[in-house]
Amino acid sequence: MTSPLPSSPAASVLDLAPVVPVVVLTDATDAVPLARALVAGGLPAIEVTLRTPAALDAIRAIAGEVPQAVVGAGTVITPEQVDACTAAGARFLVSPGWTEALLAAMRGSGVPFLPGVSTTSEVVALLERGVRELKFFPAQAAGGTAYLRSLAGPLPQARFCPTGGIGPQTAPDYLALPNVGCVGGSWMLPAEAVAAGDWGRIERLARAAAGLRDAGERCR
Ligand SMILES: O=C(O)C(=O)C[C@H](O)[C@H](O)COP(=O)(O)O
Repeated sequence: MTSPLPSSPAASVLDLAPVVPVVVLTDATDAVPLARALVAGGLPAIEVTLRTPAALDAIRAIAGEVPQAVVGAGTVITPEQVDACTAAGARFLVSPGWTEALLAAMRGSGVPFLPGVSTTSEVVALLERGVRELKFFPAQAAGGTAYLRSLAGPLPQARFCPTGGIGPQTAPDYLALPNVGCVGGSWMLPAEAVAAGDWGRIERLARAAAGLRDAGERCR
């Protein structure tokens, strides 16, 4: 299949793909077949979270063996992790939060990044620092689509990747918002399917998720 993604570094994480799967892997040998299933289903931008010791090996494997994927790192919470992720081949970086030190390291990485925010003041603080593209986390718990819609009035220059508690029923509502570029989520990666190596099921769930942008556009 052909990938809609640019081969050069993307300027923005938000424009890579409408839905970004958030992956937690305990066994790095699952990374390549999992990534191939996501790509085949139409979800080529893949966020591998640093929640497990297998994460860096998983990023390295996907970067080396699945050229149609754009692999990034999630749960990046220290400056040291930034270097480790880009050395492993991560092409974007995502954090559930931010600090000044983390922001400086992400800026210096040379790859697009999304610091995480959940309040209006954090959005203002990051705009003040020249960062307009943000993860909104935990999206459902922090106010969901109503919160993001409210931010679009006073702060239209901020754009978001909401993540956390989003599923196939709610993703189209987020994607229909003017300040949402993409959504993140793990709903297309049920833990039991990963454990069983049921890549066919994951590909089917990915294909359904990849079609949700159109559902969002119909709601606009
Ligand atoms: O690991 C991180 O860096 C996070 O910020 C958390 C994840 O983005 C969410 O846990 C994914 O959301 P779910 O779709 O609810 O599983």
